Amino acid sequence: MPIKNSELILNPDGSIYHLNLKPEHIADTIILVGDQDRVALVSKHFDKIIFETQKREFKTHTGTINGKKISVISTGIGPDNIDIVLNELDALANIDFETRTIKQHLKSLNIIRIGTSGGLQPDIPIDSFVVSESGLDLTGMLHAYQTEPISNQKIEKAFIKHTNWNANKARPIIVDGSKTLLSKFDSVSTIKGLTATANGFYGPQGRILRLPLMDAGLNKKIDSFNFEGVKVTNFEMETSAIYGLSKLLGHHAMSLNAIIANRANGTFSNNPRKTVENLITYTLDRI
Ligand SMILES: O=P(O)(O)O[C@H]1O[C@H](CO)[C@@H](O)[C@H]1O
Ligand SMILES: O=c1cc[nH]c(=O)[nH]1
Repeated sequence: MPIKNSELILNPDGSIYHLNLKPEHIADTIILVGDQDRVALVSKHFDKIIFETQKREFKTHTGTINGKKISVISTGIGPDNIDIVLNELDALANIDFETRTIKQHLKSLNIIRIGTSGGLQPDIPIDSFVVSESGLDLTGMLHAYQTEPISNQKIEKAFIKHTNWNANKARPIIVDGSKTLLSKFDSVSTIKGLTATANGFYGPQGRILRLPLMDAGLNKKIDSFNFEGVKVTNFEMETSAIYGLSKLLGHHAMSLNAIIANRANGTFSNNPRKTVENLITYTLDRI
């Protein structure tokens, strides 16, 4: 049965609804960045750019690096955007747009996030790089899908108990990144971690400007969680959503995060752009 026009939405030129891309416009290796201005910071290292487009916050440059085809796409902020980007990337790879049917031979993309993040533990220095072994989803977005096979129930239960997780909030889910990509990007220059993904920057990450928090002690409980040596290293807004949808759709994903804030020490990077540029170089050297 063909997928209906209201579900698989194509623009008049045949490109997919939000990303504005046709299947031939993407590489099998895709770098995701949050900020649309970061796309050019990545693609300036390409040998050449062969395709570029933008719709809303979703900007794409596809080119080659040392002869290998590569795409960089901005996702904007948050798990709701990741739902759009991952579903549309998978459609570009695995759905035939002519017949509107799922292809017989499915492709696995390599999806690598280069993001910014706040460190949670005092010993995660500003301007360091965290490579996310797993993502701790606090956003609820993944609950729209059948997540049981990809979650890690034992550690999730321990986290819920340790933090006395409020029943009005979405149940946390822990999803692993790709082990193959982890071995490529983890090194003596990085810190391996469990990355918490929040559905907001302020209250959902325990920040107070004017509004009091529902649970002012939550960040301390997250910081002190320790499951057989596994601690929550950092907070950002996309990793677990990328890991969850990639696992469900059969893609390989890894998230690398430039630590620009340290929440335990209350400090912020003097030059976040430089740290992000360093992480881009680090990542591209290993692709
Ligand atoms: O710098 P990016 O990749 O956008 O990542 C982080 O920065 C944004 C918040 O400032 C969120 O998207 C968070 O995940
Ligand atoms: O603290 C931080 C820093 C960057 N991005 C986040 O989501 N949180």
